[in-house]
Amino acid sequence: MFATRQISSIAKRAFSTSASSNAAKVAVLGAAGGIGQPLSLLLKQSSLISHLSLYDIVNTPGVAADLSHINTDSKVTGHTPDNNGLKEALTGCEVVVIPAGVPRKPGMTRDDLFNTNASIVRDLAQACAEHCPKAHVLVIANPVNSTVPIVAEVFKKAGVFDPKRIFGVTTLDVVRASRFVAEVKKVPTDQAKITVIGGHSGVTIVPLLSQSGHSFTEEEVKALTHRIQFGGDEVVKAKNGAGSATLSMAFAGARFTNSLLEATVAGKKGIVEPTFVKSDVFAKEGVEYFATNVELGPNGVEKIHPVGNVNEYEKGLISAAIPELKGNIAKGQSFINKA
Ligand SMILES: NC(=O)C1=CN([C@@H]2O[C@H](COP(=O)(O)OP(=O)(O)OC[C@H]3O[C@@H](n4cnc5c(N)ncnc54)[C@H](O)[C@@H]3O)[C@@H](O)[C@H]2O)C=CC1
Ligand SMILES: O=C([O-])CC(=O)C(=O)O
Repeated sequence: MFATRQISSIAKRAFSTSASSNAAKVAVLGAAGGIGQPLSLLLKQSSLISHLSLYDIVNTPGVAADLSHINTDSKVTGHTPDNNGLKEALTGCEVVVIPAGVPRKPGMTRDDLFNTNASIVRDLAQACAEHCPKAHVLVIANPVNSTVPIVAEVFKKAGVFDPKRIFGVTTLDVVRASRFVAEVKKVPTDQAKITVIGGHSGVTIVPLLSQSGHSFTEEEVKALTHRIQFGGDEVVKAKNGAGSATLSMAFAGARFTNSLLEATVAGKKGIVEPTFVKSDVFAKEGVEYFATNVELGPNGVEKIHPVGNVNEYEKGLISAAIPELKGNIAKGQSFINKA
């Protein structure tokens, strides 16, 4: 009797962690970090994930053991560089999310992170190109305006580049914009849907408040625009040396990952998220990557939405963003292509 019960409970556990055909293996690289842990917690709740594969240079066995007790159906594994851990973490992945890298301290720009994070992202991208070349790669590590071109150049060198599958995660900018506008207009956040285009740092973050359906005074536009562009600095300052946004970023990263899984794994149509991707929108101005709203489909980027109508103030914001973006993108590209 005892033996039977024991066998059936083992069978149930095995069943509860088995892969479902319409669920994917998803890896989080940097999974033990400030973003990685809460992001992994949120992803553990997704029924579209069969296997959550957590990689970091430290501490993932503990994070994975902890998350694996949550009674959702995905399997959770933890990997470190030991025993070919990165290869094991990535093999079979359909989606790889990369929050690995150092965060800002007060007084730093995102570009100041380049020296440390560029090589971290390059090495992880190389491993993705080798072990899961068809995966959708979601780059959170800053500076996003440079790290996305880094991943793309690594994939090009490996001969596996697909521009539809490499994404810079800019979701936090629209999450913040929605919250800040809702506060000013005193409306629920679902009535504050704000388009944000450009890139993910300071003046390259361009909110299009004129498209929101709300009216603003000139002072409100200026204050909101500044707050959306420099929202990250608010958190860096408040954390006072202990890092940058982690919890709101985990929320935003999970939102983007879930949207992508709905489009790719569940085959839902019409899913639109803002994201920094290879784009023709400002190609004439020499900008190769740009964030706009993007419809997601089974193969990643399905359709890049145009910028739409913008007013004179927003045209000025776009003009200020373009040279900075071009510089950030070129810096990432030449990091990989330098002799
Ligand atoms: N795209 C966005 O909107 C946002 C991006 N970020 C960026 O995300 C990155 C991570 O931020 P936090 O989680 O707060 O930092 P953190 O320092 O708390 O965590 C980073 C993790 O990366 C790991 N790591 C370092 N090198 C690694 C490697 N080679 N392979 C695997 N893992 C490695 C570390 O061990 C650590 O656990 C930063 O670059 C930050 O600027 C942060 C907020 C928003
Ligand atoms: O500000 C930072 O360094 C982190 C980040 O990208 C954000 O919070 O938007």
